[in-house]
Amino acid sequence: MGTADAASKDVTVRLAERKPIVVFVLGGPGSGKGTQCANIVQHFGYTHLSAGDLLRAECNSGSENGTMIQNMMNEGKIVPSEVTIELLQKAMLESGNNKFLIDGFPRNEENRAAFEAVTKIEPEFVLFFNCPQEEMERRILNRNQGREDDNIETIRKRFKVFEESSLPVIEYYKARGKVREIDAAKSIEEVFDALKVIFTTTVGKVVTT
Ligand SMILES: Nc1ncnc2c1ncn2[C@@H]1O[C@H](COP(=O)(O)OP(=O)(O)O)[C@@H](O)[C@H]1O
Ligand SMILES: Nc1ccn([C@@H]2O[C@H](COP(=O)(O)OP(=O)(O)O)[C@@H](O)[C@H]2O)c(=O)n1
Ligand SMILES: [Mg+2]
Repeated sequence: MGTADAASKDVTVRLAERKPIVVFVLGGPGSGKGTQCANIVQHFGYTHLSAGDLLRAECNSGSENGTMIQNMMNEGKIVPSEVTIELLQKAMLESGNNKFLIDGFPRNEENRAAFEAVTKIEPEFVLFFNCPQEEMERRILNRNQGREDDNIETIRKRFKVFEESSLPVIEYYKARGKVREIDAAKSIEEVFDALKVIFTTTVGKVVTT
């Protein structure tokens, strides 16, 4: 085993010892995932890990993968799983917490299968922020976070990737009874009210058989 493999194994083992509780937060670009994750963190003690934010930070850190990541993000493409999973695992360990909202991941079948194979972590459940495309487009164009990929041309590419690659992941979890769907077109307050119900009734419930 090479040193890189050994290090990654070590991270995986140390993470597993913590018995992490993971909720995947999925939905199209601009559906409000990041906004609501911040709310959930405040009320329910989760650590929020946005795959997109971690990838942007990796670009800004001047890492050797930086240019590749930036080019892919500017095209709305999904970065190879090994890169994103390593960032997620590192952030999970460093947080010291064991409850995580993983936002914007898994975004395709490769993400999903690789995360499961590497970490052996099954999500508690999967939140799906369902929002019409026109509304998501409006929100992104008003987001003003200075993101290079928030331009109309890249936004359209991201919508296509969402439909072709990310929706099948949501279907995968739907078939396994794991999806909690939210009407994300509602106001920020109304969406959070719906999330509060989900988090107070589903999480940490003891299942007796
Ligand atoms: N329910 C909502 N109604 C209107 N605007 C919203 C709502 N939720 C989020 N926004 C705004 O829409 C933009 C995109 O939200 P964000 O949380 O970044 O979405 P995502 O992480 O899914 O791309 C932000 O400017 C945010 O303030
Ligand atoms: N699992 C992921 C998540 C994001 N990304 C990249 O990061 C970009 C921005 O993701 P994001 O989650 O910050 O975007 P929003 O859904 O918040 O608009 C995506 O369009 C992809 O290029 C990825 O490659 N793999
Ligand atoms: Mg986001």
